[in-house]
Amino acid sequence: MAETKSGWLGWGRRGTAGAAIPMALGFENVTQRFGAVTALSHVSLSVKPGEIVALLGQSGCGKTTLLRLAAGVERPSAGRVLLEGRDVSNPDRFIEPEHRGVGFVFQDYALFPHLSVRDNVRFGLRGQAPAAADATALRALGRVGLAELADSYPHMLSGGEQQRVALARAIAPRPGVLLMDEPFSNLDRRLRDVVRDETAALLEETGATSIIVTHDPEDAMRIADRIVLMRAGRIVQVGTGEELYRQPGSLFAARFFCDLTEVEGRVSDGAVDTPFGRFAAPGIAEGMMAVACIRPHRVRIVPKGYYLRGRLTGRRFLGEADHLQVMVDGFDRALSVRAPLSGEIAVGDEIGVEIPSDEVLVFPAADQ
Ligand SMILES: Nc1ncnc2c1ncn2[C@@H]1O[C@H](COP(=O)(O)OP(=O)(O)OP(=O)(O)O)[C@@H](O)[C@H]1O
Repeated sequence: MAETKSGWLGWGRRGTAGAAIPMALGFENVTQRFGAVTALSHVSLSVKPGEIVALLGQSGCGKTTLLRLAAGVERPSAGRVLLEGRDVSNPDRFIEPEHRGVGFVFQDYALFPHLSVRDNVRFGLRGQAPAAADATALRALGRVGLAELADSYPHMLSGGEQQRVALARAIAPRPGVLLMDEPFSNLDRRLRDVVRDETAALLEETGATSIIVTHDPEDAMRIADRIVLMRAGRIVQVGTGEELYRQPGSLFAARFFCDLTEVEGRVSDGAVDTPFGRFAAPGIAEGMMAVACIRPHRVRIVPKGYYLRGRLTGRRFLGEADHLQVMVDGFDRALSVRAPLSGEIAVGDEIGVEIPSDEVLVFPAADQ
């Protein structure tokens, strides 16, 4: 996906996006069914004015449906959607999308192909006098660094530029709530980091309450104040990126944020025995099976003779650290490790492996 003349670093000057009056957004016990499919089940969530929240989860878990309910393009089967505390989803007093003060960036950007970039952005400003709408559109385009492409058409733009036009169109009317559906998923990796950081700056500048749908934990951690982790139509955990990463509430949440080596064992005297050691299993009943989860970057490679006996069976250079495969006595699969490796150790060598016990997460095996 090549970038064209405006370049991928060409966003406009920070601080020039118009500020919005952020709105509080709430979902109260929302359920959404499509025929036999229950896309959302009893979802409740409050988003504070100006907060940036990421809806994170695998494909089909209901993220887009929640976004569409907030926008008003979908009506809930049960429960309420609240804007500034006011029920906007009641069938008798339903507020249509165009009257909600909500901006939407669609996954495929949904630009109108027959309209110029300028007219795409002006589309959301139909209430303004033509000269004022034009000035507002150009200012929004300037903020995303695309004023010079105002008279181009969407097919003439790269993917990254189209994303910026979609963003300019969404912020131009200064919405109190901004909803973005997988805004970075169509961008290549090189472009993605810049766009993500610029978008984060832009969201903060507008002050709008923002919800971003993503399946990428890194997107969520980099951009959001709070992450809402979803699974099969339900919210499984809400917290900051650090909280979800450090204290995942379930095996599902832990797996979502990290590649783990998992090892099962039975709980006795409050701990689980594994080939890697004995780890505390708080809250898991005696005799139950538990899963101990070892994170790759928490394992330390030490000289042979210290801690666990292991053998290095694979090594891939990744830049700052190596990705290592280590066989540990008593365990039939390779332990996945991310660590810098000293030049003296080679594949095939015997090594020592240290796994700090307070870094190991333990969950009930039934929790999968
Ligand atoms: N209009 C619809 N009619 C029928 N089923 C639907 C409709 N919209 C969504 N669904 C179903 O509801 C479930 C949740 O879909 P949704 O698009 O909200 O998930 P998602 O988490 O956003 O997934 P993705 O990341 O793939 O977009 C899925 O099983 C989907 O097939």
